[in-house]
Amino acid sequence: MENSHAGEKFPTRAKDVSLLELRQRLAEFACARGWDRYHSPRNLLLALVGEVGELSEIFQWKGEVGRGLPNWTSHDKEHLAEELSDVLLYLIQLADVCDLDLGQAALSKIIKNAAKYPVTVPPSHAATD
Ligand SMILES: Nc1ccn([C@H]2C[C@H](O)[C@@H](COP(=O)(O)OP(=O)(O)OP(=O)(O)O)O2)c(=O)n1
Repeated sequence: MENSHAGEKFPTRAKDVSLLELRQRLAEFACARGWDRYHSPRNLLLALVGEVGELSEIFQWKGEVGRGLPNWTSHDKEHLAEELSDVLLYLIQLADVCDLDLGQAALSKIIKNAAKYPVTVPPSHAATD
């Protein structure tokens, strides 16, 4: 089943969305509008930071927010999803124009993080013999 959004066809619920698909769609979007010439690394970084600011505004002055966002309306959650998406989409484009494979880089970083912060057994779980 599909629905229409801004004249385009999107699956109602994608099974999985790859970084590659997002990167390709974003490149097509920018190219079709002649915007790729403005999508320099610096411009995309500034756009990304601007969207992080918009994301921050959602949480501003709210106090601590519980996991799962209890008491948030569906409108609030939809707004949050849009701002998170803007951040992701600019981040993907920034990595693209820097010729970086963001997925591979993130996987490598996770492995590096695990080596830097090894799992330690809490004293209460250690062998007692
Ligand atoms: N040169 C551009 C302009 C926009 N976008 C895309 C990436 C973002 O997902 C979204 C950003 O669009 P807006 O600048 O209109 O920002 P908002 O969607 O946040 O709108 P507003 O600032 O009015 O809340 O569009 C893009 O890729 N390249």
